[in-house]
Amino acid sequence: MLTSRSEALLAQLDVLTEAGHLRRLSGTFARFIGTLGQDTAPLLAACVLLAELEGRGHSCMKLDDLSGAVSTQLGWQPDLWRGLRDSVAGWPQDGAGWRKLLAASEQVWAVGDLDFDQPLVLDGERLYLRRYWRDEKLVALAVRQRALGELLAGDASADIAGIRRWLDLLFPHASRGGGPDWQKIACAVAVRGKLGIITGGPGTGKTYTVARLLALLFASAGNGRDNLRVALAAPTGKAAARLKQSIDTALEELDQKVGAELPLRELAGRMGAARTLHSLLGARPDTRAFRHHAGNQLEVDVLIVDEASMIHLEMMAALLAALPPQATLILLGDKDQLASVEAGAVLGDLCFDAEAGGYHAETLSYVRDASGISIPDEYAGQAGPIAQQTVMLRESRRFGGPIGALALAVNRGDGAATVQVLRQPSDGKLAWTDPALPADALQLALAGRDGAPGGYSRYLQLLRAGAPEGEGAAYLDWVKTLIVAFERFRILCAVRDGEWGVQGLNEAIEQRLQSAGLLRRYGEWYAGRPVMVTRNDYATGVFNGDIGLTLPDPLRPGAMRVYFSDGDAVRSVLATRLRNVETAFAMTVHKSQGSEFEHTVLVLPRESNGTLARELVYTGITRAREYFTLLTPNQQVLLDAIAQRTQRASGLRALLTV
Ligand SMILES: Nc1ncnc2c1ncn2[C@@H]1O[C@H](COP(=O)(O)OP(=O)(O)OP(=O)(O)O)[C@@H](O)[C@H]1O
Repeated sequence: MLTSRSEALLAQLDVLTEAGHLRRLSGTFARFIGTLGQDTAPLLAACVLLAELEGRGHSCMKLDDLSGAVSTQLGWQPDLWRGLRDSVAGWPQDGAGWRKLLAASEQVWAVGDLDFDQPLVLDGERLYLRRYWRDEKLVALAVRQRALGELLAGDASADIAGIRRWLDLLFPHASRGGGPDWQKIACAVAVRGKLGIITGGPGTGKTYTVARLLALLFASAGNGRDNLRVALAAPTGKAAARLKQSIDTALEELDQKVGAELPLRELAGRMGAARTLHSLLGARPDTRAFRHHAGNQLEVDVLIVDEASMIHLEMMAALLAALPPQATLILLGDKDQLASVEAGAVLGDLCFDAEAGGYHAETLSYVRDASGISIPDEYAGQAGPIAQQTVMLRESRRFGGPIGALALAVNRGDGAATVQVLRQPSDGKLAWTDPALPADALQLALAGRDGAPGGYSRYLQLLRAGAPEGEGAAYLDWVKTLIVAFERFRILCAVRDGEWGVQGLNEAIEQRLQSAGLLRRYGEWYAGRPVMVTRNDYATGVFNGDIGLTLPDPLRPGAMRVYFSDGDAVRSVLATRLRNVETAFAMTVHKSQGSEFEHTVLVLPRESNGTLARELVYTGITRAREYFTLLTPNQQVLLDAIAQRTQRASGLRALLTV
């Protein structure tokens, strides 16, 4: 039964929902909790805030944050927060007060008390929705077991000398900068146990390293190498295709060096395609449960997962449960990128000590024996078991120059240095328009800019030139050329709404391209319309984040198909069968993770908000392969974003360090 005070609070939450400050789901959840047992208005307030934070990527809520930090996490103005607080009689003064109140609620399980499967869990100073509490525990336990498991260093029969010989062969040159060769160290560390985490910015050689790690794993498997089952995966189809392509190239090159001793090409040939995590785990329509789980584990000996920063807590828990204990898990990713869209910041939590190292004496001694490298003293320390299996690559091969300098300045949170890099001459690699107008974005879309010409006109001109005669291979080759040309340029937005958001810009770009005669829009599905899938659709085989181009169906005059690149191939779906898509001339930085474009344009909005932070700007910049353009209608928004770090409430880090 809801009390009248609770009813009044729920009515107020409805008003906040209508005004766009809360998701409808958050209020519904609070109402549901209220109907389960005796309720109090503070309990319902805690529930609505917990649910709202979950929607913004937090896996829990710290009770101390209910004194005000939650307001910042939600990006609320102070008066909004005060309004809610003042309307809830009995709002506890501090974290201890909240703990007492929540522990006494029938709907909350205080860990250590009798468990009645209550929907909320109170663990120390954190309040959870039960499934996130369970997932955090599962992830922490699984990665700790893997990191602490049978480590080669403690195994007297381990062939450390063999590892050393192979590592010297695979990494014959000293590192360029004169410091330790972190790539070689990463291989030594990863082969030591059942977990290896390799983090680093773009172009630091994560794929280069993992190709060598694969060779080392094949070599170390001795007679079992022919049966070693290796799987490659990534959170999105695009990232999976990129991983496979980079690994194939790296292995081919390596084969020329070590092929005589190790039939690398043949071994790699058995790896098969890289898959999305959904496909690897066996996602099924209409259920969150996967075909592979603890009771039906994956048949794999080595699993390499790229773009691990995009993996959310629930997915990581599912992956770890489905992975047999004897399999080796290698996670690759950039810890400084945006965390997953869904709740959790798993890679960030796992890599908390990566920068400092924090290596124990045993790790240092093992690395010395296995690789011949003495890790400098400054990286020695007493970090937890995960840190012992984690290596950060620190030198970028591809990402030097002005764009690299810009990414570094942003990552350091140094606003002055960021502005300085943006203002320096850069041979056209970098451009900054401030204050920018929406027309600047439209001009970039139409023709690019000095030093980086093209924009979307490249693929649109190919489109206008028309397809070759026929419907077979020649048509598909033309489609591939178009997709490649389209993928060279992209506009990334920080927000969805308004004239600087995805929706407003997409509409404006379509109009601009049409008035320039580059597009002919007729109805929803016009030739050249780029679309992004916004929901997994098993019936048509397209997944959230897939990007395709709409083009005429060569077999059915008048019909349109959407063509998606699929590794070296293309696949297509009849346009009218696609339900959840949006135009993709402009897309969010979040959705761009795992992709790179020759010329990337990042557009910031006019107003700061709670979600604009350093990681978003860094992720946007690092999507650029050759050219980067920044548009800021208000410079202060850039500086505010750089000064702010995304802090996701999570108990995982604490669980990993004990
Ligand atoms: N030790 C090395 N010696 C020579 N070339 C290297 C070395 N390490 C990396 N490279 C080259 O640098 C480039 C970037 O490496 P790689 O693609 O492996 O980086 P990455 O960290 O996986 O990048 P991304 O984050 O974009 O996926 C590649 O061309 C690679 O061949």
